[in-house]
Formats: sequence, C-alpha cells, structure tokens
Amino acid sequence: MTELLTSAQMRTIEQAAIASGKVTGLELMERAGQGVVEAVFEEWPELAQSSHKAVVLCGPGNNGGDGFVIARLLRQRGWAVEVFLYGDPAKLPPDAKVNYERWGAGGGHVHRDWETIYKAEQALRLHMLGASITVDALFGTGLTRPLGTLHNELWHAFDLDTGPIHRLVSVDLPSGLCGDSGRLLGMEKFAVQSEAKGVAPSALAATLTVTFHCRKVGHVLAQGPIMCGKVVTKDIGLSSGPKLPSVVTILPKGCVFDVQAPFSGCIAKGTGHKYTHGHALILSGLSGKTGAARLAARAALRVGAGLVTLGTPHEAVTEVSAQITAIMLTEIDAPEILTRVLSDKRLNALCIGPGFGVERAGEFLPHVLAAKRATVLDADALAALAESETGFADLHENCVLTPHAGEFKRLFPDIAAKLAEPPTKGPAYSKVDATREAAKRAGCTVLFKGPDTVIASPNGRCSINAAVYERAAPWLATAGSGDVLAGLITGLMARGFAPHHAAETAAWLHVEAARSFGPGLIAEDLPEELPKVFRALGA
Ligand SMILES: NC(=O)C1=CN([C@@H]2O[C@H](COP(=O)(O)OP(=O)(O)OC[C@H]3O[C@@H](n4cnc5c(N)ncnc54)[C@H](OP(=O)(O)O)[C@@H]3O)[C@@H](O)[C@H]2O)[C@@H](O)CC1
Ligand SMILES: Nc1ncnc2c1ncn2[C@@H]1O[C@H](COP(=O)(O)OP(=O)(O)O)[C@@H](O)[C@H]1O
Ligand SMILES: [K+]
Repeated sequence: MTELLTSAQMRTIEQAAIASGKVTGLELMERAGQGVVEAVFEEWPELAQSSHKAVVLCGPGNNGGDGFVIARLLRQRGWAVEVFLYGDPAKLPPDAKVNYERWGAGGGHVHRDWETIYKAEQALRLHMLGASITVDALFGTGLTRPLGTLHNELWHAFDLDTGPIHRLVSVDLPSGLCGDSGRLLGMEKFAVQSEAKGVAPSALAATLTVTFHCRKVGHVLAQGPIMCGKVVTKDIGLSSGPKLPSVVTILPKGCVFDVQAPFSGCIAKGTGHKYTHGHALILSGLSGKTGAARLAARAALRVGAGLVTLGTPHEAVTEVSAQITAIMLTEIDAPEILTRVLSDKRLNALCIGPGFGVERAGEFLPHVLAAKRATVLDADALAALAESETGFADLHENCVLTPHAGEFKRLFPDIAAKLAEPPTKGPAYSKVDATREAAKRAGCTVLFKGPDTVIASPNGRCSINAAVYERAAPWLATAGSGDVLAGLITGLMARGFAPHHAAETAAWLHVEAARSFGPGLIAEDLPEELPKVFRALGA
C-alpha cells in the first residue's frame, strides 16, 4: 500500500525531518527544484538537447521558493528564464527568500506586480507564448483560499479559452487545487464555463505535475487528475534513513492508502475443497430483472468463491436456470424462505440489491441483516435502506454498502450536501471525509464509487482505488459494471476476506479487468477477464 498524504501530513513529515537535523529546509527545496527539472527532461528529452525559454510563476510561499530554484537550474543550462513573482519579496519565508536572492545575485530579473504588467504590456502573455515550458510555482500545499482575481488575470494572460497551455509544469500541485480534496477552491464558475467549452476548469491545468515524496490525496480525487495532467513523484530524501517510520506514526490524521495490486498469495487458492472457499448467495430480481444478479453471481464465482447460488423467485426460475451452469439456483420467494435457506451455515456471504426491486428489498432487508452474514448491499437494497424506518440500526460490521453518487446522496443527504457545497477555503471537505463520515454513521464499510472510488470503514481505515492517470478505465461506465463489483466483493467475502479488504481487492480487480479487456467492454466481459488478471498477478 502506498500512502497518499494530506498537506498537513506532508508538513509534519518535512518538519520532523528538519527537526531531526538530518536535512535543512533549504536542502529539501533544492532537491524539490532539481526533481522538477529532472522530471521535465524525462518527460520531454528533446528539451535537454539545447537551450530554451521558460517562464516561471512564483508565489509568496515555499512553492515559490521551489520556482526560484528551478529558474536558477534552468539558467545554469543556458536557458532564458523569465520569473514573475506574485507577492512581496520582503515577506517570503526564509528558504524561499534565500532562493529569491540567489536568483537575483546571479543576475536574474524578477517581474513583480504582474497585474500591472498584464494591463500595461501583456508581458506575461507574450513571454509565455514564446516559452517552451511555463512553471506554475504559485501555490502548493499551503493554499488556504481561492485565487480570486489572480485566476482571472491568468485566464486572460494565458488566453486559455481555446485550450490548455503548452507544457505547463506544476510544482507539487496545480495552483488553486486543494491538496486534500482535489477540488478547485472558488472556481465553480470556471468549472461550469469550461465544461461547456470542453476545456480544463482552470487556467492552471497542468500538462505535468511534479510532486515530492508521496502523491497527495488531492492528486487522485475529484478534479485532481484533470488538473494535474500527469503526476510524477520525486524523492527529496525524506524516505531514506531510519527516521520515517516513527515520523509516520505521529501523523496528525488517519492515513489514506492508494489501493495497490493484491498479493498473489492472497488471491491464489490454497489447498482445500470447494466449501473451504465459501458459498455465496446472490439474491435475484423478478423475471426480466435477473441479469444484474447473474452478473454478480458470475463475478463471485470467477473471483474464487467455492460455490455460488442464485436465490431466485419462483416466477423467474425458468429465466434464470436457462442461463446458468456452474452457478446453482435455489427458490426464494419470501423473506421467511431466505431465513430458512440461511440456516445452512455454509452460505457465508450474501448479496442483495442488483435488479432486486426496491419494495422487495425493503421486505427482505430485515431478514438479510438478521442473518449476520458477510453482506453486500448494492443498488435497490441501498434505496430500500434509505427508506427504511430503522435506518442503519440493523447494519453490522460485516456489511459493505456500495453506493454511487446518487445512492450516496439518498443514504447520507447531509453528508452529500456538505460535499456538494462549493469549496471556499482549504483544506476543503473531500470525498475521503464524506466516506469516512458515512462509514462511521453506518457502522460498516462503505465503498463510494466513481473513477476515484473511496473505501472507508468505521475504524477510520480508508483507501482510494483511483482509476485515473495510467489506470484510467472509462469503459467501466457501462450498464451492469456495478453489479459485477458487488459480486466480486461478495465472492471475496465468501472466501474469508474481511469487508474492507474485500472491497479494496474487488475495486482493484474490477479496474484491472476493465483495463485488460479495453475499449468495447461490456459488463459480461469483466468476470471473463479475471483469469488473465490473476495470471498476470502470478496467482
Ligand atoms: N516545507 C518544506 O520544507 C518544503 C516545501 N516545499 C514546497 O513548499 C510548498 C509549501 O509551501 P508553503 O507551506 O509555504 O505554502 P505555499 O503553497 O507556497 O503557499 C503559502 C503562501 O501562499 C499564501 N496563500 C495561500 N493561498 C493564497 C491565495 N489563494 N491567494 C494568495 N495567497 C495565498 C499564504 O498566505 P497565508 O495563507 O499565510 O496568508 C502563504 O503566504 C510545497 O507545496 C512545496 O512546493 C518543497 O520545497 C520541499 C520542502
Ligand atoms: N469513468 C469511470 N472510470 C472508472 N470507473 C468508473 C467510471 N465510471 C464508472 N465507474 C465504475 O463503474 C461502476 C459503475 O457502477 P454503477 O454506477 O452501480 O453501475 P450499474 O448500476 O450500471 O452497475 C462503479 O464501480 C464505478 O466506480
Ligand atoms: K503549484
């Protein structure tokens, strides 16, 4: 698992490293600047062949300090560099000030008060038009409030109405993007306008973002991926040495993890007979609505549950039995029959919701939850849960709720409203905050779907399965893919995976299967692609 850090956590790590005496802030800043220059030449090797022109936009904090280092290093390579400072040099923090002075001592000029410059000469725009790269070192993890008029100026100076600027390199975070939530502070107006025009929601949407030590949560959530372009992480010497483990334990807030490939050992089937690997029961909808449960059942079987049974209403038996082979069928017409079926303790995981019907789900839910099995509640079961009188009282820690944004809103309207509020100050309320709050309230694991799927459990554990950047899987936006995910979680829980682990692993496999199949994917393809994914994992 890789950690995704919040801005506060990153600061804690930096400060602890500096306090330990093993590194100075100035050294960290130098390495950060070097990391950006390195990443630029790795991304565009042609720029390393000769000298070019760069524009570097520096802000009033240490992000600006990184900008001065970058400017100096590029100039040392013979580049012509124009530096614009937003803010008062006298007020720069100490390390940034040292680098500002080093830039000046080497003969470097700093354009100041660029609002006037823009209005008088449009210098910024002119310089940028002729530059091979523009570096955004305005704000990083210290962004506390919206960019306001500065952003308006940049829109005009960049003349971005028609598209993104060529090779905009962002230092740590695109300025304006909240590092904890991936949301753009105070830029809803631009978000709406740009969506209509099909361009990025900010003048500062980067081609390349170079961050330090670890990716931040905001790189993968919400608008983060659109704003960052591509994210490269550079080591600045915080990972080496024995000090990090103790630093990590004093992090101020719970950590968030990036879901990584499961160990082949946990996916592989050990010895044992089919019952060793569990028996999943997937509850089917009525005739004409049975496809969703069949998809889930197929996924549960493919992910390795020893046996899978579809609990099918009598009137749908012909429809279902005509379309299954290895999957078994048992008639379940009424909630009481479900309770009787579940007296077989070998049925150890349950899925209700896909194609089930909201009203029926409302009738079955109390019996499902009373059985205290590992249970996935998806689709119609979530709608029924939102309407139920007992609310979350009957949920237990072996439940997993799998809402998409609409279902999340029905289940947790106040939390969804908080998340929908336009962010005006950083750190903004994030999908991580929302899912954590939801899991705590529900008392069970919540998997909040999307390209940035967030999984949280009541104990505060939280992971993000980000299908973004090199793991983008837009083909998952297809009917029935959520049913497959529900089946994967159920199958893994039948195999004995704990709810959070099952949700993480299923979400990862879901994206991998989609990526392995590629364009043209339909939900039926997902379970069938799993063997290939398992083989690649060495399972
Ligand atoms: N620490 C280290 O050792 C290392 C740090 N590194 C680098 O430092 C970055 C973090 O630096 P940072 O903490 O100084 O914050 P930064 O993002 O530069 O901004 C703070 C300034 O901006 C201001 N401000 C905020 N929002 C504003 C707005 N909307 N409009 C106008 N002003 C606004 C804010 O003002 P204030 O809120 O205090 O009034 C403050 O003056 C990090 O991302 C990385 O690049 C690397 O060198 C590695 C080593
Ligand atoms: N653009 C996307 N990139 C990655 N994953 C996506 C994208 N769109 C949807 N998904 C995933 O596909 C699944 C869709 O589930 P859901 O909305 O319940 O669909 P359905 O009800 O049709 O099964 C979720 O797991 C979601 O995270
Ligand atoms: K930046």
